[in-house]
Amino acid sequence: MVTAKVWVLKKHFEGFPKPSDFDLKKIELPNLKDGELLLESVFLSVDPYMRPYSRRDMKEGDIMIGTQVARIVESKNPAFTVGAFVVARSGWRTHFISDGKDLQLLPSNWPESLPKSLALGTVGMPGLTAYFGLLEVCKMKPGETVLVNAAAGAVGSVVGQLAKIGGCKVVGCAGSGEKVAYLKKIGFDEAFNYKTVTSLDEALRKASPDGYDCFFDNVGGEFASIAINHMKKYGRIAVCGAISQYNDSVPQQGPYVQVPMIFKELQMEGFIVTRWSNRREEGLNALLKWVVEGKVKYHEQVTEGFENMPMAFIGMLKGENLGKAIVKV
Ligand SMILES: NC(=O)C1=CN([C@@H]2O[C@H](COP(=O)(O)OP(=O)(O)OC[C@H]3O[C@@H](n4cnc5c(N)ncnc54)[C@H](OP(=O)(O)O)[C@@H]3O)[C@@H](O)[C@H]2O)C=CC1
Ligand SMILES: CCCCC/C=C\CC(=O)/C=C/C=C/C=C/[C@@H](O)CCCC(=O)O
Repeated sequence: MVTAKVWVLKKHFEGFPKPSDFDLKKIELPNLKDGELLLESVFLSVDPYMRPYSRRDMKEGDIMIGTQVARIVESKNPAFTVGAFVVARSGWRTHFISDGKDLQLLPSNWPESLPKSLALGTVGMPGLTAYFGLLEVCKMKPGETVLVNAAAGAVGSVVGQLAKIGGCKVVGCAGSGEKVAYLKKIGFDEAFNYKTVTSLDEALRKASPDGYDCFFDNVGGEFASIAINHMKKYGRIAVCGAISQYNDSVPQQGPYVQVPMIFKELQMEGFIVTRWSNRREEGLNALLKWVVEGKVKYHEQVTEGFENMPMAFIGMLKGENLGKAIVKV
């Protein structure tokens, strides 16, 4: 019998999650039945969506939702061999049993030298979010100017680099000097620390006096309300996330955006990356190619130890990560 460790949601979050909202439990796993396989998590992802989704999808006592890169340690399923690596959506667990239907093998051309954890970030769901959000929602064109916030994160850092590959001018913002330096290092044309600028309005104008054709919004809230006034006519806004609101006990009431929407004839579209699940391979192959060619750089914020998952999650929500936040078991 294998003993799995799991993190459960002990108490629904009120404001920022606290370590006391989680409980670490042990589960004895049964022996495998025909067609099943036993897997051990190697890397686990902590993502912003877990905060709002926990309230929507979970009840207290449930195992925290999430994805992992896992290794097959025992198999009674001929489609999966021991030692293979997969991406799974089995939540915050060290070990789990699967019938194989919910597993996605890492691309067969995954280079040995490339960290498999990238399957949770740049060459995974966040990377796909950047890829499809830019191509299908922003519909960026060469020569345009793209704005992205939370730009040093898992999604934002890929947005900026893909926009550069697409021939755009790219402006990004993040919450520390270290992150701003990273943005410039990976090719952003302009980058600023939204926490230290005296005026966000001025910073946006200085970074691109002519305004922005595309705004890839990861943050929402006040930033979005100010940024919308800097959009060019016929600009496009991809509403990817609203992380400035996820931990609010009382929803913010942002100022109205109808006036700039009308006068600038803007398009604003929310999206969830699973919309393009049927094009997942296309996106992953493109992202993997750009990473291997060195055109897309990556950075991972690695927290060691399964017991540190809550702190990694809370740290990411507080902006302590540069690049994709992951936990190495
Ligand atoms: N629509 C979709 O399908 C998907 C949407 N998303 C969304 O994309 C966004 C980024 O996700 P992801 O790249 O995984 O996360 P990141 O790796 O960017 O980590 C979150 C970052 O958000 C920033 N942040 C946190 N709180 C605030 C705040 N109050 N105001 C401004 N910035 C804040 C912090 O960076 P900083 O230093 O810049 O403050 C923090 O590091 C999230 O909103 C997420 O929900 C992600 C995946 C799929
Ligand atoms: C205050 C309300 C916020 C609404 C928007 C919330 C989150 C946006 C976001 O981050 C969406 C992320 C979607 C990620 C999808 C991941 C899938 O690969 C797996 C998700 C978990 C599951 O469905 O099993």
